[in-house]
Parts: sequence; C-alpha cells; structure tokens
Amino acid sequence: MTKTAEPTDPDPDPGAAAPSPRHRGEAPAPVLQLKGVGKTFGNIKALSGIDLKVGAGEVTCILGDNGAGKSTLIKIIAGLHAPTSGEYLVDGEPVHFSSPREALDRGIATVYQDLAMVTLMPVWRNFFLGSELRTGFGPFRMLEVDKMRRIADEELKKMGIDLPDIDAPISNLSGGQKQVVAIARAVYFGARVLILDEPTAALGVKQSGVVLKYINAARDAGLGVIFITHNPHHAFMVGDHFAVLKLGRMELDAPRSELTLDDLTHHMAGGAELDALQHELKRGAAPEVAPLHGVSAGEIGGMSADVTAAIDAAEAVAAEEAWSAPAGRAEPRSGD
Ligand SMILES: Nc1ncnc2c1ncn2[C@@H]1O[C@H](COP(=O)(O)OP(=O)(O)OP(=O)(O)O)[C@@H](O)[C@H]1O
Repeated sequence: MTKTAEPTDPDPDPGAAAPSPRHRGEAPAPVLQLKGVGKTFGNIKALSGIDLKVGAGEVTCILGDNGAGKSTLIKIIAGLHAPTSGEYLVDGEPVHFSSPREALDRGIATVYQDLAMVTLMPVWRNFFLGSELRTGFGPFRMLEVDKMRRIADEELKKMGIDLPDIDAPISNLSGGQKQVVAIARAVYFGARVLILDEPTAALGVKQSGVVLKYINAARDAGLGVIFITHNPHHAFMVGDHFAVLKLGRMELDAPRSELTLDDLTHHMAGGAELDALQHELKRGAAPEVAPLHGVSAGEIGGMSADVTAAIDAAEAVAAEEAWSAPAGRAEPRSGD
C-alpha cells in the first residue's frame, strides 16, 4: 500500500475555511479509533484494554508518568508496533499497519522528539527530507531546488513562521522553531492526524508557548492532533480531550468539559495515592521510607510537594504568557 505522499492543495484563503467541528460545538467524527488495544513484550504487559478516539479538528492529550505506556501507544498508532490484542480503525475501517509508511499513507504522521532532521542541511531541504521534488528522468533527474525553497518558505509563512533565511542550516533554529518546521512539514504532506511526541519536553517556557500556539493552528486547520506530554499545564492550554495512562491502563479518559486543570494535575500526580499520602502527612505520620542524611521522610515529602507546586505554577504562568503572545515571527534562538 506504499505510495508517495502528495502535498495537500494549499488553501489560498485560510480565513474563509469552514469552522471546525469544535467551533460549531459538535463532537468531531473519529479519524482513528482504538478498541480494547493491548501490547505485550514477552512477559511485560505494556498496554491493556485501551479505548481511544481521535477526532478531526481536536487535540487529544495523552499524559502519563514514565513507563505508563505512552511511547508504546504512539508506536502502535504510528504503525511501528502491531497491537497484540484489540482493534485499530481508521475512518471506521480496521487497519493492520506493518510500517510507519503505511500509517503515513493514511495521513497519520508522527513528529518524534529527535525530529529526524539533518542539522547541517538548510531549512527548506529538511522540510522536503525524504520527499524531495525532482525533475527529469533516470540519471538526469535533478532536485527542483527553487521550487522547494519557494514552497517551504510559503508553507512556513502560512503558519505564521517568518524565518530570516530559509537557506540557513536547521541547526541555527531554536528547539521550538524546529518543532514548528516539523509540524508545518507534516501538514503540507497531507497529515490528517499529527502525533507529537513530547514536543515541549526539551524546551524552555517561551519556546513551549510557541509550539503550543502551532498545535492550536494545526487543530484549527482541521487536523486531529495527538499531543503526548508529561505536563498537565501544557496539555490543558490546548487540549480538547485528555487520556491519562497509568501502568499500561487508561486511568482517565475525559473531554475538556468534564475536567479542570486541578483534576488533571491530580490524576497525573497519582490521584488517590497522593490523597492518602497527604492525609498521612497531615496527621504527622511519616511515610514508610528510609530517612536521608538525618532529614525525616515527612520533611522531604512536604518540601518536594511545595517546591513542585511552586515550579508548576510559575511555569504555567510563563507558558500562558508566551502562548498568548501574538502569532508572527518565531522566537530567536536565545529564547530557547
Ligand atoms: N521494546 C520493548 N521491550 C520490552 N519492554 C518494553 C518495550 N517497550 C516498552 N516496554 C515496556 O513497556 C512499558 C511501557 O513503556 P513505554 O516506553 O511505552 O512508557 P512511556 O509512558 O512512554 O514512558 P517514558 O515517558 O519513560 O518514555 C515499560 O514497562 C517498558 O519497560
């Protein structure tokens, strides 16, 4: 089922686009759906009984702690792993992808953290990496450099990214800018579902805001976006739907209307276990862990909760500021 990804027909007037289902207040139809999906690696049960729907024009956030099963889940959706149980449907039809190429042919594109870019190549070359435009036949085939430079420039501008030099090596861009180039590239090559693997994990607050803004832009262009993150604040700024994984199971699956940021943070922090710990700490009883260098376990627990809360709050405010800044030129590298 391999075919070359065709670029989408660029909309000459994005302002005239029909409002997304979200803006019409309708539930978007699922582009992809998982029903009771499980995955084992030998004796390890990485995922079990996962139900998930991803709609067009909707951001689905997948959260979870280390080892929760997020990577395994996106690898199944991206066609890298086959599930060991359950069903995977695209547009209501069961699919059995045997490679990411097959998923891509159905419009399911993944932007991994490492971005699969060649750092010394220019921005436009990275934009077309693996799908270069060529002209001529056989040994006389040549790259259509001017056309690729022009299209990359236009597509990036369409997403509000005005780079000073499209010929500059991509390594000159900030982490946030590189993520945005990868998102624009996936949109241009016809992605209907965009999987973003922790796109803000390695970024500072300002650059995270830039990326969140373009997640919103991809959603408003009608794509289904799957946003994998550890950060409930980032998720809540853009998410329409939230799935929290814990030890391979879906611990929470809720639309935005049924959830607050506090609920989400609570689930991420361990929910019921955290309540039990707080209750124990309030009563003055130390949890059963060994003291460290003469400091009681109770003190460590209290201190880390305070520090974590303060960091989270400061980060949320700063990211919100960056996110709500007017769209336009992407930030310079120094803001990284
Ligand atoms: N190829 C593999 N072989 C064996 N076990 C695996 C493999 N991939 C994942 N696992 C196991 O499956 C479980 C889920 O791992 P996964 O990487 O999906 O979690 P994660 O939520 O992405 O974690 P992190 O945020 O740390 O990347 C873990 O117990 C992990 O050790």
